Amino acid sequence: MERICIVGAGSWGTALGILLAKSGHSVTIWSIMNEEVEMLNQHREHIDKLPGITLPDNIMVTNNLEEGMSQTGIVVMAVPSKFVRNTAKLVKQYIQPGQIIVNVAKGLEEETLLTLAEVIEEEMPNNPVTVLSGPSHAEEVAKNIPTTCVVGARSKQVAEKIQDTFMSKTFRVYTSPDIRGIELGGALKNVIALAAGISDGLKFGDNTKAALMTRGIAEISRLGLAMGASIHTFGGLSGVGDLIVTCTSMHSRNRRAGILIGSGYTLEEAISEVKMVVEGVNTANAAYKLAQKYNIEMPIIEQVSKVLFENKNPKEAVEDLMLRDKTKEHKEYEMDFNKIINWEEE
Ligand SMILES: NC(=O)c1ccc[n+]([C@@H]2O[C@H](COP(=O)([O-])OP(=O)(O)OC[C@H]3O[C@@H](n4cnc5c(N)ncnc54)[C@H](O)[C@@H]3O)[C@@H](O)[C@H]2O)c1
Ligand SMILES: O=P(O)(O)OC[C@H](O)CO
Repeated sequence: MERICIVGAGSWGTALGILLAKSGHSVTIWSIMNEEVEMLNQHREHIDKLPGITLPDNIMVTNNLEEGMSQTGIVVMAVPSKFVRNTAKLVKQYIQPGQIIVNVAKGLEEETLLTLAEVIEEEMPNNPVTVLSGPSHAEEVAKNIPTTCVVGARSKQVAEKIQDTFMSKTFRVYTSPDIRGIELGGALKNVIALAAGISDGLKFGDNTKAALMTRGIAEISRLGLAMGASIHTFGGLSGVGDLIVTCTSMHSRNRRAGILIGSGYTLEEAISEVKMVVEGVNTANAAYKLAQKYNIEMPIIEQVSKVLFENKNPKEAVEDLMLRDKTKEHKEYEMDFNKIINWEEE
């Protein structure tokens, strides 16, 4: 059994703490927010974010990071993307050689456009940094609903250690060396989920959502390939798997924010109504900049950015997407299709 420190006591940090404690690991959850620590210790339940789910006895909750991290083998970073660098700077003060870091946040650093594991690696270059991602809403994981994820790591041995630690009869974990692909899929699907929510808010139908999801993963894969990830990762759990759950579930904070925006709320009103982090908002901005940097066409992400930050009418954004220049379905993989029939040779 492992000793594990979870850094961040939001819905995801708390749900993972519950999952790991139920498997018999000894878990400490740390939060920077004193009132959150007090609430968790007093009620043994995250009354705001996971109501009705009791913390097992082998979870300790603290606001003392040094105490929380001492003698642990694994440190799980579960804070929203905008707090990752500063939190990593705090963690760095107490990190010990050999402690494995698992990033479970999904986003990009807006200023640098780095993925979050890259940010953590910059701060703690001497510790193995891994990522755990996939279709996994906290509300379901905390209730032992069967869930699958993938862990990405540079070393197979480290990946397998994290796989063994998290695996349970309700949580199945796969391994992969494609850390960057896993992180890009997990971050960028949140922007597409905002679009899917906006479509639902506009009372469009299943056809529209399927179109956004399919063309969305095409955009994500294009950027991912340009950034050195494997195409296969985007067809996996952290790619299309997470895209499906986030675009279709009422648990999704991104989809819920999108529904509100599509029904006429402002961005600020939508964010404050959802109450938990809506990662797709910051990621939309970063993704749009990455698309420009790598010269990749990402029309859905571009339109979502315009709706969020330039007050563009969502209906107009949809019309602009529908009336883009006509094109082939997989024009970037034309060579593969030429093996079936080469139209140019007709
Ligand atoms: N909730 C999910 O189902 C889920 C699933 C997979 C991944 N994630 C990812 O995990 C990350 C956290 O999501 P969440 O849903 O737990 O968010 P949340 O909004 O529920 O929690 C935010 C938590 O961050 C901590 N925090 C707040 N301010 C802080 C600060 N200044 N510095 C450090 N920590 C601070 C607090 O513990 C707070 O409860 C996000 O990147 C999200 O995309 C969430
Ligand atoms: O609730 P969301 O939209 O932040 O998504 C949470 C997770 O990423 C789902 O896997």
